[in-house]
Amino acid sequence: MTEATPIIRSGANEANAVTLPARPESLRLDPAETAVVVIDMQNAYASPGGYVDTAGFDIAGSAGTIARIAKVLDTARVAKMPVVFLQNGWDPDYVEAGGPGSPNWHKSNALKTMRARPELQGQFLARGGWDYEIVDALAPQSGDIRVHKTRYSAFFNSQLDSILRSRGIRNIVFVGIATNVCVESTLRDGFHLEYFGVMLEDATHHLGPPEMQEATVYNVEKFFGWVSTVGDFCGSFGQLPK
Ligand SMILES: NC(=O)N/C=C\C(=O)O
Repeated sequence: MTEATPIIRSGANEANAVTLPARPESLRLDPAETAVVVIDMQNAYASPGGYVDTAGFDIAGSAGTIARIAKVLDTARVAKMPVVFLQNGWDPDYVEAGGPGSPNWHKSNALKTMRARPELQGQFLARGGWDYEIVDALAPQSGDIRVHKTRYSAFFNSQLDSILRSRGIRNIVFVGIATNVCVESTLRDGFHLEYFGVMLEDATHHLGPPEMQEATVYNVEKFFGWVSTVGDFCGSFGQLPK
């Protein structure tokens, strides 16, 4: 006899909750307490000619990721769940990026690539530029929320926590790029802030070798949250009365 998958309840209002199949346990989630957080779906991370493509990372999978995120957002908007877009970057003078006294100055591959190739200076992740903008296929719609961030974790030095708390959000569904950098950093910080984090594994894309995607999926499933899929998210939340 197989055991039924346990279900985790995040304190949901049972009258409105839906069951989202997830690993290691399914979740009962109230859509009124659940937001979709879209991490950094900017030209920098998902478009040919953007920062990560120019810096030599493989972005071949990003087109599929964009298409699957679009499905998630369609479902979320119909279910009246907040959709929050994060945008990573800095002011055009890169003051917010930090100077040599900041580890970010030394580790950011955008800053390193621009220092190595001065003809690219000013091109990557600067607010107001093409690289910083959300990809056209996922353009935010009226009612969506945009949040700026300057470091990998979307909770660090940003408005994200207060935006979510003020709306009564307890659960965050994560999609975006990169699985192993900004998605994982944000989901981990969310865990420490008492948010239930669910990563839709096929609506995220990693930077680096394929093992990086597997490593984050393992970390999330084992330590920090839950892992689900676009099909299961759309199947569960798509069945709500319109
Ligand atoms: N959005 C991200 O995961 N970013 C990763 C690296 C970077 O911004 O340099």
